[in-house]
Parts: sequence; C-alpha cells; structure tokens
Amino acid sequence: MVGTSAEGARRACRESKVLAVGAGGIGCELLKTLVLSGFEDITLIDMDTIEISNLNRQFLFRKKHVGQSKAEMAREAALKIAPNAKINAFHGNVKGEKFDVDFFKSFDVVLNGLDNLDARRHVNRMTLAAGVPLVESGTAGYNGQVTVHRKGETECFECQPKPVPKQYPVCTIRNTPDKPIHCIVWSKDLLFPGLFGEPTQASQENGAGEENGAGGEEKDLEISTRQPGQSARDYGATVLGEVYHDAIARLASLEDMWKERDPPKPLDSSLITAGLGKVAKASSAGGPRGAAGESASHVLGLTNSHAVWTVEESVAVFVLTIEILLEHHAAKIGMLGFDKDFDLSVDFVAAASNLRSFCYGIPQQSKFDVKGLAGNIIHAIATTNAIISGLIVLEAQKVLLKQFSDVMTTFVQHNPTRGRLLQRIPPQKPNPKCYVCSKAMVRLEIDVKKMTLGQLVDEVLCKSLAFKHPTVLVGPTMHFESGNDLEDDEVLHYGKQRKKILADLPGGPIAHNALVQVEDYSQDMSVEILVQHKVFEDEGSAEFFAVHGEVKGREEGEEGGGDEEGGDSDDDDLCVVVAEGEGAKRNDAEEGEGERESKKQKTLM
Ligand SMILES: Nc1ncnc2c1ncn2[C@@H]1O[C@H](COP(=O)(O)OP(=O)(O)OP(=O)(O)O)[C@@H](O)[C@H]1O
Ligand SMILES: [Zn+2]
Repeated sequence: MVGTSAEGARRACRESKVLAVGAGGIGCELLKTLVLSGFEDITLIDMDTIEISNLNRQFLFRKKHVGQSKAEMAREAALKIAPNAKINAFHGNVKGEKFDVDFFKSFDVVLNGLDNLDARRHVNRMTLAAGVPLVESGTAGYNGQVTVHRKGETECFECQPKPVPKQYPVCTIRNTPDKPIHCIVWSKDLLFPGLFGEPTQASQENGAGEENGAGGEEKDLEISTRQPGQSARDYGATVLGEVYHDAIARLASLEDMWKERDPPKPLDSSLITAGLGKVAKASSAGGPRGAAGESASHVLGLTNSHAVWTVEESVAVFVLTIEILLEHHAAKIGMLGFDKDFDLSVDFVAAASNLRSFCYGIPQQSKFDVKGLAGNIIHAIATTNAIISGLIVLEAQKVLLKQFSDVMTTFVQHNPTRGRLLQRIPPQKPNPKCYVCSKAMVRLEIDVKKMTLGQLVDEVLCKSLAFKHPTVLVGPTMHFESGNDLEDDEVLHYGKQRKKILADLPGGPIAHNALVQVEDYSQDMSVEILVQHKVFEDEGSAEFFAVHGEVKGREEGEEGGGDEEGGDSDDDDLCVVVAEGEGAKRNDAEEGEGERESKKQKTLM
C-alpha cells in the first residue's frame, strides 16, 4: 500500500469494525479477503438463502448448504480460515428496521457487495446519515468497479444518474415485436403470468388482462380455460393454437397495421402436428415426466442449452411444459412468475418467445440466451469478483488509515485501455444537484390532475427516489405518513388519503408549483420537491413522471416563467433514476459494451 507502514495497516485491519453487506458473488470473496488481510471484527448481512446456481462462484458454500442462510454459512466458512475473528452474521434485509442509523454508526467503514440499486441507495443514505465511509462495488461479467464515498468529501452513490432501465412501448410488445427481446418480454411478463401466475405489475403496465388496453390495436389474447375432463396435454395444444394461430391470424387481418411492415404469419398446422408428435413419442418412450422437477426440454432430449430449437421442438416444449406444470405443479398454478432458477419457466419462456419470433420473422434464440435475456443475466465471472473484493479491501484500508489522498475509484475493464485492465481515477466531488447528499431541491413533473397521493408515494417517492418511510407535507399540512409506529386510525386515514388526486388534496393541494416537503426519519432524509404540472401523452407508458435535480435557490425566479414546463431539459440535468420498476431488470444485458465503456460512472450490478 502506498506510503503505509505494514504495521499500521495490520493494526487498522485488526482494530476496525467493518460491516459487509451482501454475501453473494462479491461478498464471499470479500469476506475471505477480509479475514486473510487480518480484519477481526466483521458484521455480515444478507437476506438470501443459498441456491444451487450460486455454487459455481460463491465458493464459501457447498451443496449441503443449499437452502441455508448465506450470511450464516459464509460466517462458518470464514471462521475455518480465521478461527479467532469475531464475525456477526445477520440473515435479513439491510433495509430492516433493526439496521438503523445507530447500527450503522457503530462501524468504521461499510463495504457493499450488493446486486440491486434499491439496497445500494438505502445503504448510501444510511452511511451518509451515520457519517460512516462507504466502499461501494459492482461487477458485470468482466467489468467491475469500486468507489469510495465519504460524506461532504466525495460524491455519494446517488450523485450521478444511474442508467434508466429500458422500457418497451406497450404496442411493440403486444403487437409489433421486431427483436427477440420483445418476444421474450411478452412471454415472460404477459403470457407466462397470464397462464400460471398473478399478472405482474409489468404485465399490467403492458396491458395484460385488460380489454383493449392502452395503445393496443388488437384485443388481448383470448385464452380458454381448461375444460372439465380435458387432458393437460390437450389443453396445452389448445392454448398453442389460440396464441400462435388464432390470435396471430386475427392480428394479421388488421390491414391498417401492416402498411409499413410485414404482417405476422400464423403457425402452420403441420408444424403444430409435428411438435405434438414429438411429445407423444417422448412420453410413449416411458421416460420420467417432470414429476421430480424435470423440465420439458430434458424429457424431450433437448439437453444442449446452446442449441436453437426447431419450430417443432419449440411446439413440443411449449405443450409439454404446460402439461408438466398442470400435472405436477398444480399447487403453484396461479402463483408462478418467471424464475431463472425454475427450469420449467425458462423452458416455457424459451419456447413461447421463439414461436412468437417465428411468427414475426425474428431470429430465434437458444434456451441459454433466452434465459440470459429474460433474467437480465450478464454471466458472473468469479475472477472479476475476486479482483473487486481485493480492491474493496485496499480502499477500505486507506480509508481506515485516513490516507484519503490515496483513495481511488477503480474500473476493472474487459479490454485494456493504454495497456491497463484497471483504470483508476480520483473520487469525484459531491454533485451540488444531488438531492441526497447536497440537499438539492427535486423538480418533479407529474400530472397533478391524474396522479393520486398513493401513486406519488409508491411510484415516485419509494420506487424512484428510494425513500423507505416517506412523510409528505405541504406547508403545515401533513398529507401522508408511513412507518411501523402509526396508530390504527392513522393507518385508516392515510389509506383514504392515498386514493385522492393530488390537486384535490384538502388543506394544501399538490398542484402546479406546490412545494412539497418529504421526510424520512428512518434514512434521516429531508427533501423539498417543486411540483410542476405536466400532461404525459402516452398513458400506457411506465414514464408518467420525470424527476430532475435542482441546485437550491434557483427555483424562485423561475416560477411560471422561462422554464416552459421544464419539459425537455437535457439529460445532464437529471440527477435521479426515473421510474425504476419491475421491468427494470429486463434488458441491461442488451446495452452492450459500447454503452458501458462510454459511461464510466455507470454502476454495475
Ligand atoms: N436488501 C438486501 N439486504 C440484504 N442482502 C441483500 C439485499 N439485496 C441483495 N442482497 C444480497 O446481495 C447478494 C448479491 O450477490 P450476487 O450479486 O452474487 O447475487 P446472487 O443472488 O447470489 O446471485 P444471482 O443473482 O446470480 O443468482 C445476494 O446474496 C443478495 O441476497
Ligand atoms: Zn450525492
């Protein structure tokens, strides 16, 4: 380490209290590196249990640990390396009530090995509130980064805009797909939950379950329910015909839609017959039929996940998956959602999306690629996690030794820049437009005549601005409070408030130019929001509001004046992620290297 006596570093490790959040790919490497570097007082939090798919890189875990707490098993494994270390393990959500500001204050440094923005933003706020330095990290395949955040001295985790997750126009997904990902999103978010689960928020946003939802030229899929006495396989074949023949034929007949592009082609009955033949052959061969969780592709002998199935094979997988789900997983029907670790759901989405792609003349994908795109998986590289965890410990040591001028942001890259795979830059200064660490004002564009208080709280404050328990005030009027300590009558009152339209709220409407105070005691956050009325054209779109960071003091002179609704302000003005939702995870994988290389501050998951 630069300019550090070895003894000083050893003492810093030995005597410091560190909190490591996440015991997954990075977290396992990190815990091992911490104990091998001489850290002796470590607290570890992870909310998850171990899954088979973790074992290839989360090397502290073994097959026998599957189903057990990651934090506790990681602790046990690390104690075998360093029996004298004091390791506290918490199996829980870092957003839980017991991990409050005082809890965070009890550490000298916090180290993140998380995989989602929501938890990262929460930890960012807690470390700011507690005044404890944070070493933040992320990896995506061969790429990774480590950043150090110190209140008032460096940017915080939320100072820079995070990539806005891509959302697809509803009508592209429902009627006019032109890329494999469009068909995958449709299968995963509309068809699969439509058949086997509760429609997800994404499916509702995409118009599933509505008669002629927003933006759709074609009525929703009409899928029959299973008739009494109908076999599961017959039902699967019926669904197949309705989805890929009848609905496509109906859509193709809407001539106005196909002036600019080719109409889709319904699935030919000979292909359906051939596919059903494969199912019959596989089951007459007497092989096991999914009873023990076996997937349809396996039963059909399609074991190479990198191969692209023929259309007949997709037909067979589609029908057999329905059969296996109905026959062997009946208890889960109505509750299923896409899960990359549940092979039947991957089979279904692979087959369903490829059949749709075939109808639309879109190239088909292997099951492996569909799984990656559907689960937004950039395959993890254990070595990247190891490099990143080493860098986390190096930066943590500098912080603990107060060698702040040596602290660096490091990017681990797939391709070398000027011969280097690690690119290092000094930490950035805090962004004065950041509402989190610089207390900047937030300018919020919403349709105050349509948005309810509940939507403001759920979609804008909690989802987009990452508040946990927001309180909403206009002047002296308290419109909304949340948290675990509310009385029953308050819960009832605020439940009613949630349904009210913002502009109609009594005692201080949230209308154009209203100044709203939002506080969250659990995160020690307080933010002023200047509301600007804006009508959003595409009602079906997930983007029904926009958030901008403003340096305080600018807003007064602008009232009703020069800002022209502030509508088209350029991206540099953005200080906050807009509308991060379920769909968020969808297609980061699609963004590709170029985008990532050009945005050095982008956070990798
Ligand atoms: N809010 C949270 N509180 C506590 N732990 C969290 C929270 N959010 C995420 N984590 C943990 O962070 C870890 C991130 O690790 P990683 O990125 O390797 O994900 P994973 O779930 O283990 O792997 P994969 O997503 O590839 O299956 C996970 O173990 C996860 O449980
Ligand atoms: Zn900030």
